[in-house]
Amino acid sequence: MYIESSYPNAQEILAQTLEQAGDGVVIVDANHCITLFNKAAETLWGRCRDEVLGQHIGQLMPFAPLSKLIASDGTGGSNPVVGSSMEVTIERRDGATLCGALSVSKLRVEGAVFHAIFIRDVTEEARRREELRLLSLGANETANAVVITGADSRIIYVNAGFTRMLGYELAEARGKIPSQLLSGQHTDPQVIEYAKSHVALQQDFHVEILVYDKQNRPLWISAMINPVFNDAGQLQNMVAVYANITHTKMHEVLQHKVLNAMVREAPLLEVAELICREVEHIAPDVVVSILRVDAEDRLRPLAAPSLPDPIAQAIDGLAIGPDVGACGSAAYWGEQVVATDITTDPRWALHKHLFLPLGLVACWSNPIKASDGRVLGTLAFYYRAHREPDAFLERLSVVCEHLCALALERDEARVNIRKLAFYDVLTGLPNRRRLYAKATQAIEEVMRSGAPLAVLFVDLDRFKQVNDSLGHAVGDELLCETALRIKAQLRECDIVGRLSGDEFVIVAPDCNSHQAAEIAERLLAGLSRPIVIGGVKLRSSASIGISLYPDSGHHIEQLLQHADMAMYQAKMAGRHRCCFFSAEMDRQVQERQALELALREALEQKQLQLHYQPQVRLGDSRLYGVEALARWHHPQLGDVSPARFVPLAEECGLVMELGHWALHEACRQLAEWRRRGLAIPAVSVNLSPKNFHHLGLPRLIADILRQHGLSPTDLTLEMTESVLMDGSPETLSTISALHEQGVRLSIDDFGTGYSSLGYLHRLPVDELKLDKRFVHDLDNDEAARALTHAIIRIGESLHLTVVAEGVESETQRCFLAKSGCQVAQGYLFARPMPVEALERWMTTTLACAST
Ligand SMILES: Nc1nc2c(ncn2[C@@H]2O[C@H](COP(=O)(O)O[C@H]3[C@@H](O)[C@H](n4cnc5c(=O)[nH]c(N)nc54)O[C@@H]3COP(=O)(O)O)[C@@H](O)[C@H]2O)c(=O)[nH]1
Repeated sequence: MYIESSYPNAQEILAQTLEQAGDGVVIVDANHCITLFNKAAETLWGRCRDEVLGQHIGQLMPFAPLSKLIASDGTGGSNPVVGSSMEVTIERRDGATLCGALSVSKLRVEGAVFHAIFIRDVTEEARRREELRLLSLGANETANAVVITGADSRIIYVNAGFTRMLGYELAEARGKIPSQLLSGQHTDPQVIEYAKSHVALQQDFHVEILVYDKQNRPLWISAMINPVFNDAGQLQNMVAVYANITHTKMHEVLQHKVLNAMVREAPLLEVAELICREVEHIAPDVVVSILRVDAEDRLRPLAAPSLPDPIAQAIDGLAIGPDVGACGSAAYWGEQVVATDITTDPRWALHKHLFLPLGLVACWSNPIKASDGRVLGTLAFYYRAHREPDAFLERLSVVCEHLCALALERDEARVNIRKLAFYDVLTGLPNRRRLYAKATQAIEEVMRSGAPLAVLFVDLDRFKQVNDSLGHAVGDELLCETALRIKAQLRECDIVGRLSGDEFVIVAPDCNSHQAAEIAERLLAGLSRPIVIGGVKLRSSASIGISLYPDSGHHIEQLLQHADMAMYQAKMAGRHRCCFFSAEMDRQVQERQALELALREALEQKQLQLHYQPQVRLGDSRLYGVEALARWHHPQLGDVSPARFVPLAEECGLVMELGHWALHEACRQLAEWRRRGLAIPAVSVNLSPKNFHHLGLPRLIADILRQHGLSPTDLTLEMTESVLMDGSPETLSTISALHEQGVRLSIDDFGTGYSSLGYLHRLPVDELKLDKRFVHDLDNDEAARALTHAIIRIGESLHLTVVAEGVESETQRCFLAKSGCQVAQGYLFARPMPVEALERWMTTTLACAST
């Protein structure tokens, strides 16, 4: 601006001009003190000029580097602009801040230097600029792709996210239609059609679609498309935001679907097929197969929904190996195997003919590994192009491998749990639960068809002895071998299971009594063949009980119970045989059960009694002792013979109680007689073999004798030969302890059992009881006489007292006496009697005999 200096009001014109200027003007002197502060400056800072004139400029703009700017300029000519426009923050008096665009000019007036500061309020402009910057950040720095198309659907803008996601720069994309630019081989045309229809309707919409980037790599995007209309309501633009959901698809969708299937207990094959189908959906150029590696390292197809069945059939059972296709090799090496061209790959020599006709030319297979590193199977991707795995498919494969591993391990665990729940761990045979289920099914089938069915209950003979004497490991091996031998004799349709211990059950459908007997014969023969275990040759045998559907029962519980009864019968009949269930057997069992109950009550309620039978010295007719014999009179059943209830007590576990009761009662009675002056030298008590297994027996007897003030020699324990023969360490130790205590031991029924003379020599026996059958036959059987004679001689030589049982006649008594037998008992002298009768006998008969 130029003002004629001669013009008288030039100063005034200048001052008013500055005062009315739209921008703030502040002039500072050489000391940077404010000398002019125009109206606009007052408005800008919210301060009046009186406040600021003469003040240092720094007070107005504490944050602006203004002083430096002014000071740095020492040279400028007339009115040079020393600071180009810069933006500064203006702090208003009321605390608000504004943004000002500032420029500084240097002035020289009459030799003095001034600076004029021009400042304009650009707050709104700065705000808009910042908004734009942030908008641009939002558009370009997001991972999402933003595409804006015009009303003609052609791209007019793409953000940097689009370039990053899909590879195309704005220049490349501009003018193109997005669906054309991004579609590829497996883009779903239906989704494109759906999108187009919405564009035509000018509606917003959302799609998930497989597209291809500039490198032709597939990726899944989720596209949200919104129309933008102008003020006249006409479509101006479509704004689309694409999110890359490839990984979400893989991780969330795939995992979600597969895990969901597992949660609802879908079978393994279903889960495997789901994985294949989902992968083929996510990556449509891939054909997927999943194989499992079985316990014998053989490939077993699980799923390959896009491959024809003959391929699965050809692969099924192939042993894994270093050159067995991609899968066999991947399973063998435990590593990824890539075959980019199966035509030439040597590993494919034997199998390429299956794949090439389908256009599948490349394959890569990855091992599916368990958490402990075992190879459980393989996951193979097949392609129609010679290609290597890319990052996308690598990632997809990893996700699937984990899912497959989870499914396979889960299935493995399920199989194991099932095995534990339904199979016997030792033999691998179905357990009771499984056997019942399968048998019930089989019975239902024969019920429909009207066919017969047999249930065979197999129990090994003397298995306990094997276990006790040779140890449980040998026992276990015997059971496993038994299971194998039983299976070897059966048909495919027969069901065999192990109930417990040495009990096996066979359910044979369509099997009549004749066929069942044949099976039993084969089993008896098979199971009696010697077995060598740990160098020891074992001879085992079994007893078999058979029940038949429908005659012996209509459901498995009943059939089993009856087969069990028949088996028991087979045992009773001498073992190593089979026995059919019969109604009579059932009756006996019912009766036996009732008797067992009654015996328990009798023992509890002290309903048993002891009768005593005298034993007489043949030399001088003096009393040698009395034998205590149990008697049971039941209110309803009447007298029950010990020959019946003693074995029953043995079978049902009451024999300990019976033995202890007899010992207590006999000793109590002997003590009582002694107190009353009846000279009874000793009492004999019968004990069962099981009583001698009890290591506490010597202690118990010592206590009883002490309790009644008796000495050990007052008591004789009668045992059968089987006690001595069982050879168990417990029995031998009990017998030795009793002998050391001084209790006398007698062998009952001598001559009828094993009659091994060896044990007589070794064991501390005091007495032999010549069995009454020999005595009975003395009158008319030379052999009986000879044997009796021999037994008496054995007794003599070993210094054992021989007591002849069952002496009923004078002839027998004479023969025995002449033969040197010391003691006799039998009806000739007296029957077993209740206490009072014995006492009478003592005072009458015995007294007569001694006189
Ligand atoms: N473990 C236990 N076993 C016992 C007990 N009480 C008895 N028994 C055993 O039961 C079997 C049968 O006994 P029982 O019916 O009492 O028969 C005995 C005698 O009555 C009978 N006997 C005696 N003299 C004669 C005779 O001259 N002729 C003849 N026909 N029978 C006679 O013999 C049986 C005695 O046998 P034994 O014991 O072998 O000496 C029997 O095996 C008893 O042992 C008990 O408490 N516990």
